[in-house]
Amino acid sequence: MEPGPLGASGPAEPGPRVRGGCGAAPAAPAASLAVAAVLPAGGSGERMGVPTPKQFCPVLERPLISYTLQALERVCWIKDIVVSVTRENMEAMKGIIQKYQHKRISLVEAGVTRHRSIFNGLKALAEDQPDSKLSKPEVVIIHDAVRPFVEEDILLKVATAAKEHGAAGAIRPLVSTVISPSADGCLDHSLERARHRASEMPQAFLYDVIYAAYQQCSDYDLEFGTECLQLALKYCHVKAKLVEGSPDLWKVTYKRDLYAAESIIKERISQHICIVMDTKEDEEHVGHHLEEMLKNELNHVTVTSGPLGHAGRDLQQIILEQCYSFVCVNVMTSAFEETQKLLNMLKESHLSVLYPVVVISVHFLDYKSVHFDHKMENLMQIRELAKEVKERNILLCGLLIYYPQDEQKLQDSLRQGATIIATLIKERNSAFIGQLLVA
Ligand SMILES: Nc1ccn([C@@H]2O[C@H](COP(=O)(O)OP(=O)(O)OP(=O)(O)O)[C@@H](O)[C@H]2O)c(=O)n1
Ligand SMILES: O=C(CO)[C@H](O)[C@H](O)COP(=O)(O)O
Repeated sequence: MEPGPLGASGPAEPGPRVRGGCGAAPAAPAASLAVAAVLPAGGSGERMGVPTPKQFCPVLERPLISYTLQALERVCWIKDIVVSVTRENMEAMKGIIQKYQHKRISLVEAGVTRHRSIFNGLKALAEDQPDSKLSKPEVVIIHDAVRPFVEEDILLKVATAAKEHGAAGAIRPLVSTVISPSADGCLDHSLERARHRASEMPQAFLYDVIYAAYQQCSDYDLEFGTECLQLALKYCHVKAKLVEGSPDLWKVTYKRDLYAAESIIKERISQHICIVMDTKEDEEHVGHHLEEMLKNELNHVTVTSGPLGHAGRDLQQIILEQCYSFVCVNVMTSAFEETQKLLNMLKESHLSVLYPVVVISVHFLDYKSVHFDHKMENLMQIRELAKEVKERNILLCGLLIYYPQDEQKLQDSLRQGATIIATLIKERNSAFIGQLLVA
């Protein structure tokens, strides 16, 4: 069967990004260079050992492939992204594109091997495709759907090198030495590790080079080959330029890789915290003491603070800059007015479409002025509030900090509170949704 593009494409409105917008970091290649990408996503993920193909496995409740698409679509000079998906997963893939608002995506049917899936993607970009909205690119980037952390700078490096050399690919130093066993299971010889490299993705090619290579290659290549750069060398005599890649380019293969991917994402989205206070800036404000302690807990984390509406910089701006962690410090009021206002703004912003947003509503318990039972009665509303916003991927939990008159005891409570806040932000554990923790 000649697979054609099946024509799914995301809505125009872009979702939030972890870093930068389209083309925010490195300069785009010459405007005249037409670049497209092909993502093979038709594997079954046998080595992962779970029934769901790994590209559809959830990471922070979002399928892994959505992170890879996000990484590619934020690069505005990549005009089209063709994804090869098996027929049985086609509807699921369309659902992912719709739900996470991915753009510039076309779907083609995958083949039974990775090389065949890539070839199907390349065919969809060929000149002679009837009714196709795709056009033949000068350079095509090939990237595995299960390598979610590809950055714009490496995409730019391989695309630029492909334009000059015909082919280019990312490499990494070998972690282990490669050895060759003999038929009897003994060591035949070992390779000198320093002279070899691991071939990773992304790779890029002049479209005409890689398409010609796939057209000429043998069934054996299509069945057992694992290296596109090798096809370009063998069939088109093009020697690929090798480009040093980052450690995060590794391919999600085993179950533990999903945990590693989740940790990396959690770390990235916890780098900026916004503290919203319910009073104007005041050095003696208990919220500021809490902020100082939080900064001690979370090294290298940017903390922005201020009252809602004019939080030093406008909260809308902080949301636009993709801050996914909010601490709402309520000193003046005993209930959730301020937290509710913040939640409303977050709901309107659609910030939580791609990543879970953590909101910690902080309250203080001063036995002298408020009765414990009364305070608790008010605060138990958090359960209902949390339930409502959970549907929007906002993880709300509460923290009640004991506010004694004794200065030393107050410092201890604040320190404990800061530790709890830091843990909730770093872990993003949904078990704490709607819980009221006490420091
Ligand atoms: N017939 C296939 C086989 C693989 N792939 C894709 O090629 C990429 C890299 O392949 P690999 O890690 O080997 O994926 P799987 O084949 O799914 O994994 P396994 O070998 O463990 O079964 C993945 O995005 C995978 O979905 C594909 O598009 N079509
Ligand atoms: O790294 C790569 C290219 O060099 C490929 O991702 C890798 O070769 C895919 O192979 P497999 O499907 O056997 O895991």
